[in-house]
Amino acid sequence: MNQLTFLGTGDAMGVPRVYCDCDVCTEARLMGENKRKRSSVLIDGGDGDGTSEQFMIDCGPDWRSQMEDQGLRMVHTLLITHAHFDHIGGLPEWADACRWLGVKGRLYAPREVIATIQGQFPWLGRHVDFLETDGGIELGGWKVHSWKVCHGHNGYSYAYRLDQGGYSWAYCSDAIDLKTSEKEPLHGLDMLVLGTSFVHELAEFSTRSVYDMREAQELLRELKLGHTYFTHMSHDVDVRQNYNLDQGITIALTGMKVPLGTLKLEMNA
Ligand SMILES: O=c1ccn([C@@H]2O[C@H](COP(=O)(O)O)[C@@H](O)[C@H]2O)c(=O)[nH]1
Repeated sequence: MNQLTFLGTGDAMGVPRVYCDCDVCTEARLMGENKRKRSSVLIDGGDGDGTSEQFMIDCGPDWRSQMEDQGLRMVHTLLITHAHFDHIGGLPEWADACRWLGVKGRLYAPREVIATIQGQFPWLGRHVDFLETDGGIELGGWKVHSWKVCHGHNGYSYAYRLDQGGYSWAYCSDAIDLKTSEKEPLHGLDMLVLGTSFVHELAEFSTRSVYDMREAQELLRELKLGHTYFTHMSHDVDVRQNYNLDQGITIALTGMKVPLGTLKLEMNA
């Protein structure tokens, strides 16, 4: 069965945040329950035999240490949600790994995200093939659909919905204030990975860019989907706390593995 591994669950700054001595950052430095690298997930067959195509969603500046955390030498295929530093900062190192191995990496993203990445890192094309997701793609047995989502003060990002064998899930790490059409692909999901930077963010709404947990729960009550994992969390979130979240919501932890698919119980004759 396919599985998803959380390689990082932090916001753009990661946790601990530089110079910060709040309780959460201090705990992250001393003990590490709240240590969060920039948000990224790995999807694979879960069988370790490499038979199904492995891919990652996003490649932030922590990519190299995230690979080492997992004991992985290489992942040849990436899906990118948007061209912000916390989601693409690891691309030069990933391309360098492709160079070392003598392979061409495959980077999938919406056309305009590819154009921005190529503008920022013009040398990547020597080691990477850029492949557009706009018309929908097939990856590792998944039917993959990308769509634009509101990222508030920071413009917009893309989310991905993946369908296989009647199981549907989506990755939407950087969104806020989704409009009706942007919510459409989220209906009827079995599982959602959703970014929630704060528990309750007090900053002026027009300056914000990602849901907080309070707003996310309102969204989830409306969507009525299976299970949700919160990711992209800043130092406002303390994983040791009980936030009394609605049933069906889990705060994702680094290294957490989630099965993707429905277990079929074998009936004895
Ligand atoms: O054009 C841009 C705009 C922003 N960034 C960086 O992205 C993150 C955004 O933080 P969120 O919490 O995900 O909203 C921030 O670090 C900006 O510096 C960028 O790289 N490019």
